[in-house]
Amino acid sequence: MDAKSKSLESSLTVPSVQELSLQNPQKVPQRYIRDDADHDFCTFPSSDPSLTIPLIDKAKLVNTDTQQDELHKLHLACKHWGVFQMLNHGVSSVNNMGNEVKRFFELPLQEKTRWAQKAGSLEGYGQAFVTSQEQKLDWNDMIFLKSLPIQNRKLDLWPQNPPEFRETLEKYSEDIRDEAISIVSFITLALGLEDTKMSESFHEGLYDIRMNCYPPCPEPERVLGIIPHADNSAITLLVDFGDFPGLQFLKDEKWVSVEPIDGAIVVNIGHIIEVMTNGIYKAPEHRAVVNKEKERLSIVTFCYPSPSIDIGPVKKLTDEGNQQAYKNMTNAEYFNRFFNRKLDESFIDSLRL
Ligand SMILES: O=C(O)CCC(=O)C(=O)O
Ligand SMILES: [Fe+2]
Repeated sequence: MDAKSKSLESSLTVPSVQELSLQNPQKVPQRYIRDDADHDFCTFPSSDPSLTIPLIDKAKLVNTDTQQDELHKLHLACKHWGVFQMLNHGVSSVNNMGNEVKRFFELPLQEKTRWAQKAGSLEGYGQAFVTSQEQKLDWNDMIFLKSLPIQNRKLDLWPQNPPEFRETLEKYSEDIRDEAISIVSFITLALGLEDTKMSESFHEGLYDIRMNCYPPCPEPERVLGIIPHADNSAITLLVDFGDFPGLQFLKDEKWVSVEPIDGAIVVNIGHIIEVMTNGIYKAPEHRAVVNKEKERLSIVTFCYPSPSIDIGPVKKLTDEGNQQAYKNMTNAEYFNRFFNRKLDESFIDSLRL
């Protein structure tokens, strides 16, 4: 991997994995093979109750009779896992969005590349964080779009085929923003903070959407759909359209699969909430694995607070004798650090004091 510091705000063009998969090769090209020494493909059965991603019920969070118990569960989920599946959420456009993304990835390659990434930007149809020809590649194709605020949209990269795609994405972005605001306000309550500025800042927040397609792979145990990473968001809301476990989170050095639940959203903590909570909640490492026969789609929204707020530990959490563990940064500094980070060094470590 190229360790030189360079801007990661753009990515080299790489072949479409869907096309590769359609050619039905017996073997995967060397560029996708991960034989890293530290690479452990071992997964653990999620039938073990202590190794199941926690479930949080939104209906219980909004009901005053059950709220306290559910907030406590939420606190434990965020503290010990950094991820949970939210049941009974309010995002009504999930299935419509899923159908549009499915239709988009079913289009011929030539049609999809009408919305291909352009030099110097991560947005559009393509791949992220590929900075050298030697770098190993993930077994996935994606389209990445900034969806909110509206003035950040680059509509020339928003697919017009399938015809309902844009309109559905507009509705989905708004639904997801409302859900994110509500989740952050419950997270602040779970932390024992009065729900003030933290969740308010998500009204004017940034919402970037990455739609992933993980095609079937002839040698699934030798590749990764997405390499282990933690998200740079505040929170990430992921909808899984696969019918097999593809997403995995690292918990006590073991990879734990997320069982897809129809009607649930996977919510994980990102680096911004880790910094704001002074490390009480941590951004978990996660990755995606792929399947020999089946394709999997996911829609991932990275939610960020308003760019006008600084990023640093919430004062109340460092007042009570807890030492401040992370730097205070402006929003611009945070992103500048992220896009100029070294790919072989821990980003979150660089934010520690
Ligand atoms: O699609 C998935 O299961 C994981 C995607 C992910 O972690 C990401 O896009 O950051
Ligand atoms: Fe992620």
